[in-house]
Parts: sequence; C-alpha cells; structure tokens
Amino acid sequence: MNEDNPKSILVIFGATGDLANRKLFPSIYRLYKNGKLSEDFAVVGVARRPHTNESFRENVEQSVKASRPDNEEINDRFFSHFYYQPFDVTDLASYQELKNLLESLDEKHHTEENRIFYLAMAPNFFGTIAENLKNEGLTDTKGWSRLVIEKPFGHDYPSAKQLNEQIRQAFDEEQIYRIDHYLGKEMVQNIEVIRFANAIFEPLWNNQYIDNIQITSSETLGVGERGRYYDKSGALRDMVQNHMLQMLALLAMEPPIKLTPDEIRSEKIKVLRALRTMTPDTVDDYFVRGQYGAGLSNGEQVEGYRDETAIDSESNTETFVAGKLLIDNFRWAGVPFYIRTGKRMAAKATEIVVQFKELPMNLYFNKGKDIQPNLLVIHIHPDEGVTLHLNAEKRGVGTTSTPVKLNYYSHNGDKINTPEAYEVLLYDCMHGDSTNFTHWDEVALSWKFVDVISQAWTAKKANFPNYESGSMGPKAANELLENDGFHWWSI
Ligand SMILES: NC(=O)C1=CN([C@@H]2O[C@H](COP(=O)(O)OP(=O)(O)OC[C@H]3O[C@@H](n4cnc5c(N)ncnc54)[C@H](OP(=O)(O)O)[C@@H]3O)[C@@H](O)[C@H]2O)C=CC1
Ligand SMILES: O=C1O[C@H](COP(=O)(O)O)[C@@H](O)[C@H](O)[C@H]1O
Repeated sequence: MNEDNPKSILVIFGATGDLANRKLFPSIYRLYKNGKLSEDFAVVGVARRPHTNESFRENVEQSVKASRPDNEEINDRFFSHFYYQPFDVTDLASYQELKNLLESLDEKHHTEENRIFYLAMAPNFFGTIAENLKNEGLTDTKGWSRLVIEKPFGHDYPSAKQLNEQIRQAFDEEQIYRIDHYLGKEMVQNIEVIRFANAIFEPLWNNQYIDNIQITSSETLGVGERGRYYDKSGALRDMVQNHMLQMLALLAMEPPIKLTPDEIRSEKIKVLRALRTMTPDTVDDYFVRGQYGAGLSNGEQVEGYRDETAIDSESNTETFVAGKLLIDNFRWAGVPFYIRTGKRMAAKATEIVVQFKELPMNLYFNKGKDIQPNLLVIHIHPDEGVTLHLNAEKRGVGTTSTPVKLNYYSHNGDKINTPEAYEVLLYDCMHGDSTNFTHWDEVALSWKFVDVISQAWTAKKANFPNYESGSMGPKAANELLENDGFHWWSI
C-alpha cells in the first residue's frame, strides 16, 4: 500500500442510487485493491432509505461483485470502512447527526478531518446541500474539504450561473470538482500525450495539414429508465454541452506551458472562446437534430423514443445531434470539427478521426485507384488505442499503393487493468488534482454556445422521428459533411 495516499472520509449523497451502485462502489473497491487507498479511509453513504451499516455493506458488496463477474476473491476488510446514515438532504437536523458521525469516524479511521462530499443526487439538490454543509459546520475542519458534483451542472447558462453562485457561497472554486466522466477515460487523457509527446503530429496539427476532425460518440441503447430526466434534457445538453465540447477543446487547444490544471484549463478556455457562435437563423446550417423511431437494435425490434417510459408522446426532444463547429483562431481557421452523438444508433463507440489533407501532388494517384487520405483514429471506446492509416506499396505489384493501418491498443486485448473513468477521477480528487474536472469558466462558455442551438430548436418544432433505431442517424447528418466534400468515416 502506498503510504502517500491521502487519508479521508468520502461522503456519498445518494448512496442508494444507480450511479453509486454501478460506478462509485466498484471504483472505490478497485482503488483499494490496487493499493491506491490508504487503510485510513471511510465511506459514509447517505440517502433516505432505511439501512443499517450492515445492510448497506451488503449492498456495497453486491455492487462490487456485480462489477467483477470473474468471481475474483473480494477482500472483505474493504467493507468494514463503509457506514450509512439515513438522511434527508432538506432536513437540517440530519446535517448535525452527520457531523457527529464524521467526527467520530475521523478519530476511528485517522482521517485527519479530510472530507470529500460527493453529490450523486438529482441536480436540484446540489445548491441546498452545499449551503447546508457550510452552514451546519461540516466543512469547518482542520483538514481539507472538497465537493464533487455530478452532471448536469444547470440546464442552460442562467441556471448554471445561479447554481454556481449558490455553491460558491459555501465552497471556493479550488474545492469544487465538477465531474465530466469522459475526462477520466484513458484515451481522452491520452489525447494530450499523443499530441504533445510526438514530434510527428504536433507540427501537422493545424489548418495547413488537417482537412477536418470528426468526433463521434454513438450509443446503441435507448433512453431506458432515464426518461424523466432525458426528455427535459436531450442529446445537446446531455452529451454535447459537456463530453463532446471537452473532447473538442483537448483536440484543439494550444500546447500549455506546463501540465498544470490552471495552464491546461486556460488553453481549453481559449478554444471555447474561439468557437464560432451562431444566430438562431444560422443554427440549421451548422447543426442537425434527430430523434429515433422504432427499428432493429442489436438484432431486436425496439420501440421509438416517443413510446418509451416517461416520454411525452409528441416529444420534441432530440436523441441525436450532429454539428459542424468552427474555431476562429490562427491554428484552426477553415477546419471543420464535426461532432455527432446519439442514442439507438448502429454501434456503441466513441472515436475521433483526424483527416489529413491530400499531398499537393500525389505521384501515385493515377497508378493506384485506392489512395486514401491519412487518418489518425483515436479509439476511446470500446477499443482503446490509436490507428494510423497510411498508404504503402502493394506487395508484388510494383509501384501501386494500398492503404495500410498501424494499430496500437493500449490494453493489449484485455481490459481488466484499464481503470474505470470514475476510479481515475476519484483518485485525482483525493489527491487534489483538478486537471480532469471542469472549471466554471468552461461550463459557462459551453452553455453559452449550446444555448443558442437549444433556443432555436425550442422555437421550431422538428419533424420527428427522423431516424430508425439501429441506424447512424438522420440523412441530414451525412449531408452536413457532403456539402463540404467530406463524409463520416465509419466507426
Ligand atoms: N446513473 C448514471 O449512470 C449517471 C448519473 N449521473 C448523475 O448522477 C446523479 C445521480 O444519478 P442516479 O444515481 O442515476 O440517480 P438515482 O435516482 O438512481 O439516485 C438518487 C439518489 O438520491 C437519493 N435521494 C433522493 N432524494 C433524497 C433526499 N431528499 N434526501 C436524501 N437522499 C435523497 C436517493 O435515495 P433515497 O430514495 O433512498 O432517498 C438515491 O440514492 C444525477 O445528478 C445524475 O444526473 C451522471 C452520469 C451518469
Ligand atoms: O453522461 C452521459 O454519458 C453516457 C454515455 O457515457 P459512455 O461512457 O457510456 O460513453 C450517456 O449514456 C448518458 O446519457 C449521459 O448522461
């Protein structure tokens, strides 16, 4: 075990919920198993449901086991670090009881009064919890206090601003860790390494050599059990405002002068500031929305979005977005960044394709019909790695060329040791490293960009549904690229 690992109590608000059970408990277990947690730690789960420490520990054990189908032996000592307190976040008396519990656990587990408050709850509670934690003295300790906040951070810029102001009454910006789980993904973090540690890419990373960049995050699943949230959100708020714009910022930012959270953030912010803004009248020239109808998904007949649980039968909510984004700065002027994301699409995959420009004169163009542009493909999920598409001589056919691929897979085919995004982010938070969390300035700029689109879409009803489940989205998403002489590379 690494003795440098910080000692702390992690308080999970919403500990009986889906996120805690599917993602947080398994991630904490992996940190423990891999020696990344000090033995001096405690996890306190709070929610309204009645649980004892014992029944809560059984739940945690089940969720850890469900995430490890290999029947691997579990270290039982892990569960003795877990505690539960029935708690209503709107009831002030609960906070005093929690304060007493934390103080006793500080002593028992030698946690030096360091605390992480993880808000895995509906967003309408975020502000209230932050205020109550401060007012009831739970942040008033000799150690550090950090606040981890799940998405969505607001519904639009004004609501996000209001929420931020409320939270900032209680916590400083440096204490706030806004989660974007894409920033914890191995290959999203690798974007910076690929760009800034390879002499062959950085000199070409600009409008002289790059034709376009495509970012796709497609899902095969539909809206599932999350209809109540999703029908008010849609793909633009659910995926574009956060994950897609964060990936774009990492791809487009200037090299930071140092790899510190502040320097990286400052470069990402410049990209978001340089995004070409649209007016309500020009949104349709740059963005396409879609909603899935019935169709075949993974070989099974599935219903359309409007027939799913908790969805309005005339819903105007988009389950698909494709967009062309332009970054008006010296490096990227004229290079389109295409993004697309959606539910019930043909494949579950997140991938980035960097398409390089053709050579000014390709000597092989007339001889080989099969000359392809060079592509750098960054596979984020389910594969994790990089593929470089080149042209090489066709064996035994003289000077004819053929496309070849150089592949690197970071997990060598077995993903067991690839850390989960939440595991990475929890570990970073325990170490006070906020590099892979979103700063308020990034959140604000992303909302401002997205708000123009959502306002234009709210004002005009769409002709939905407009793509079949199991397809790659509406036809208009293909036309968006075809109008520029490009096409989506298949994923
Ligand atoms: N689930 C996921 O995959 C993802 C979730 N998120 C975000 O994470 C957050 C949590 O999502 P999720 O786990 O799915 O939500 P759930 O609805 O599954 O869980 C909500 C939790 O909040 C608790 N709760 C509700 N009201 C109160 C209250 N008044 N006082 C105390 N506890 C309360 C519930 O427990 P009880 O009923 O016992 O009180 C439950 O533990 C949301 O912000 C969501 O957007 C983000 C990305 C992915
Ligand atoms: O944040 C979200 O992300 C998931 C997709 O995440 P991934 O890691 O599976 O790519 C998406 O399903 C969900 O709607 C959204 O809230």
